[in-house]
Amino acid sequence: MTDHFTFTVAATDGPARTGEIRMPRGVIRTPAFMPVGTAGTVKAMYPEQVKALGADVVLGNTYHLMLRPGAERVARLGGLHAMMQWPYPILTDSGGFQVMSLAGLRKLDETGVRFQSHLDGSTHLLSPERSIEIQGLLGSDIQMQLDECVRLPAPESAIESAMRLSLRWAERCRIAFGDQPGKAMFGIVQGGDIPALRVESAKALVDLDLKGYAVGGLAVGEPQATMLAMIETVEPHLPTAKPRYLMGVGTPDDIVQAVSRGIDMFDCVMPTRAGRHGMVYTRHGRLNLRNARFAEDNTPLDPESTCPAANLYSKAYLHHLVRAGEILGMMLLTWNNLSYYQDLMAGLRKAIAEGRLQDFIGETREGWQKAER
Ligand SMILES: Nc1nc2c(CCNCC3CCCC3)c3[nH]c(NCCc4ccccc4)nc3cc2c(=O)[nH]1
Repeated sequence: MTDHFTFTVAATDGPARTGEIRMPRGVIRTPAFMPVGTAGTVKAMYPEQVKALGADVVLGNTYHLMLRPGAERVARLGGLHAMMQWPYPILTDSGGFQVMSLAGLRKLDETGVRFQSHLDGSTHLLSPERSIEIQGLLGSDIQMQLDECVRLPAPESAIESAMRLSLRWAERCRIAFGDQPGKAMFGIVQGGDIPALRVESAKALVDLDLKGYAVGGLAVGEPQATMLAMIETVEPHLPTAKPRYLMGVGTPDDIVQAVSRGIDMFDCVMPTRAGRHGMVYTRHGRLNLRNARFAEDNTPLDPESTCPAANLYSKAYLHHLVRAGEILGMMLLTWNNLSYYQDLMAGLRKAIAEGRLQDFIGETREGWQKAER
């Protein structure tokens, strides 16, 4: 293992790349899907299971963990890796996005975001400096800058002011982060659905010479076409030698489309959240196992899958568990969904290495048509 942070591109296929990020705690194979472990756990999964599926890195969150159990407490207990028994890389979001979607009473100004906890109403300030401090206390390997993400559609003035504030906060986060070998701080490109603002944001962040660049402010209500257009706008202005992370994305189709446009890292609550609500992702598309049509379907989700949740249990049994609200139902569907997402990423990495990405995408999208019918 290395004592620092390196990103190597092993092969490309058009704008798409496959490679690896090497860090002291492990290697992240890209394109990578990062399961979300909001409150220090990938819900309904054991860490060993998450690793066995092929996940090299999981996400934690400043907002949730600062409120409960508290950043200083996590540090006193030895950090997030020790607590959750995940010795591999952890990426933490900076918390701003969650404050704007979860917290009560919130006031955003140059200093940061003041908000009330959605748990007990206590008031907190999340500044760029405090966000980086919290991520450090958690022991995070890849830390995200604090930013302001605007939901779309939005007035250009709101998008512009959020983009510029995020740039000022990026600078403050870079100073607060300092020089931590083996760890990384990523900037987040903002600019909404306005190409000129996107380019300005990307260029300014690249000038800060950060270890990686996230594309934020997307998957916030805009059509997929808009999201893809913004990726195409930003990509040429990001260094090829550094990882690109598309935040909060997404469905399997979003992911394959974004990989083909040069994105290396993804996170999304979709596979885990959907699993808890009876939705499964398979090579044949998405199925809602609550549907009565599965009540006597004695076939497994996917006999070709290596995951027991997909190749062993019948749809009828999974349907029963979901209808009955059984805990095992959440466990098995989450297991299936994360397994499918990791298999998709492995397929993408292999296809790029073999120079057949478009063929792979074609075959994969054809397979999804079966179930939706
Ligand atoms: N800092 C920051 N974070 C963003 C996030 C959160 C990414 N996951 C964080 C994890 C850490 C813990 C929680 C999540 C986003 N998530 C989405 N879309 C999610 C869309 C979605 C919503 C519900 C279900 C599925 C998809 N867009 C995002 C944009 C930004 C952004 O600009 N800045």
